[in-house]
Amino acid sequence: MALIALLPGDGIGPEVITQARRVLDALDLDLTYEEVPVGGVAYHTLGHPLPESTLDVARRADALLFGAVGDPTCDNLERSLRPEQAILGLRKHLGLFSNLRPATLFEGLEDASALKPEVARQIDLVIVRELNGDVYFGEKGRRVRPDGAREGYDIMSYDEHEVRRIARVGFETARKRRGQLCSVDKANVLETSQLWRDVVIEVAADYPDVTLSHMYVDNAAMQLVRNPGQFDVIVTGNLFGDILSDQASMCAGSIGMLPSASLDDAGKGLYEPIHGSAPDIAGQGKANPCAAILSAALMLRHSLGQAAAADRIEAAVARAIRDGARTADLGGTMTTSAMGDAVLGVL
Ligand SMILES: NC(=O)C1=CN([C@@H]2O[C@H](COP(=O)(O)OP(=O)(O)OC[C@H]3O[C@@H](n4cnc5c(N)ncnc54)[C@H](O)[C@@H]3O)[C@@H](O)[C@H]2O)C=CC1
Ligand SMILES: CC(C)CC(=O)C(=O)O
Ligand SMILES: [Mg+2]
Repeated sequence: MALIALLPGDGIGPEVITQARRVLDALDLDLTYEEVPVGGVAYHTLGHPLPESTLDVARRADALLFGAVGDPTCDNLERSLRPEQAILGLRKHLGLFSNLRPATLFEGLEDASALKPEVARQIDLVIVRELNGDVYFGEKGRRVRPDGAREGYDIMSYDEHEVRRIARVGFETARKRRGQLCSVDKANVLETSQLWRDVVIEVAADYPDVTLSHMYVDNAAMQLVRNPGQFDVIVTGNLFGDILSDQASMCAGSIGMLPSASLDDAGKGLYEPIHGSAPDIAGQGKANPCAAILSAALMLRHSLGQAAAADRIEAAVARAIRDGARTADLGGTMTTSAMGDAVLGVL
């Protein structure tokens, strides 16, 4: 029996994870759950956003299903205690270096997309985002310069091993899809990106069946909106992948539709919607739970060997959407639990 660590977190996290859990329960799989606090709620109850007791369960679990962290009442805390550090800490402690963020347009969501319908229909891509390095994990701090000016700094760095292992995930992902990998960087100005590009080109020698291209991140942001159909798999660093995936979500209709899988090199994974805790709508029943439900499907497929059950969940979400189920972000009036009901109704 597989053990799932359930980490609902803050804001809309618990609201969307409740719906994902209802869907998992409906499938009658051999799963057991341990729910543990993380983020602001863990800080308020246990004094730390990522308590050792939560990490213990995370380490023991076969997979983690995560909601979101971020609590505005914690905004004035020192950096190491801020709820957001919890998700960064989990990714680092568990070695979850590769983040898969698939973006497709579900039939019927053309109206919700920020793109023209005929352009929106073309979006079918995966962003492979490096998750353990880059500017998020480099040396950072504040100092006062001799001239008295305050300065903040975050060091951006990647070593060749980090780039090589995520490049391999990018190539492997492309190989299983349409065979096209676009590496996104800023090699015209960043030393980090120049190394990134060199290493990606070296790795390409092992994947003659995959077509590799390179694109600067500013152009990639523009091309995602102009012509998303040109992308199959994008491999990129932590910061660029974070930003581009939020943008891709609006091409696909809403940030409430995009799931993600954060994987180590042995099949363990943390699964979470790409969105945050959305304090502006928390507690109002407005959150779209589809990204969390689809994240549960990714968990079944990638960590638990339950591809058929994953397919069923994805098909149920697609059918519910096709039949008109819509939360507010998709232009509808359904509550979070009504959207969960719609998916369960199909199942
Ligand atoms: N993995 C994580 O836990 C993440 C945490 N955060 C944290 O979340 C907090 C809020 O960050 P924001 O920048 O506002 O990003 P956010 O993703 O929480 O929200 C951005 C906008 O999208 C909307 N939105 C997000 N998810 C939605 C859903 N499922 N259904 C409908 N609408 C949805 C929100 O209402 C908001 O208007 C911050 O503390 C941030 O650091 C942000 C991103 C990821
Ligand atoms: C706390 C943030 C780094 C999380 C985030 O925005 C993300 O992973 O998408
Ligand atoms: Mg993000």
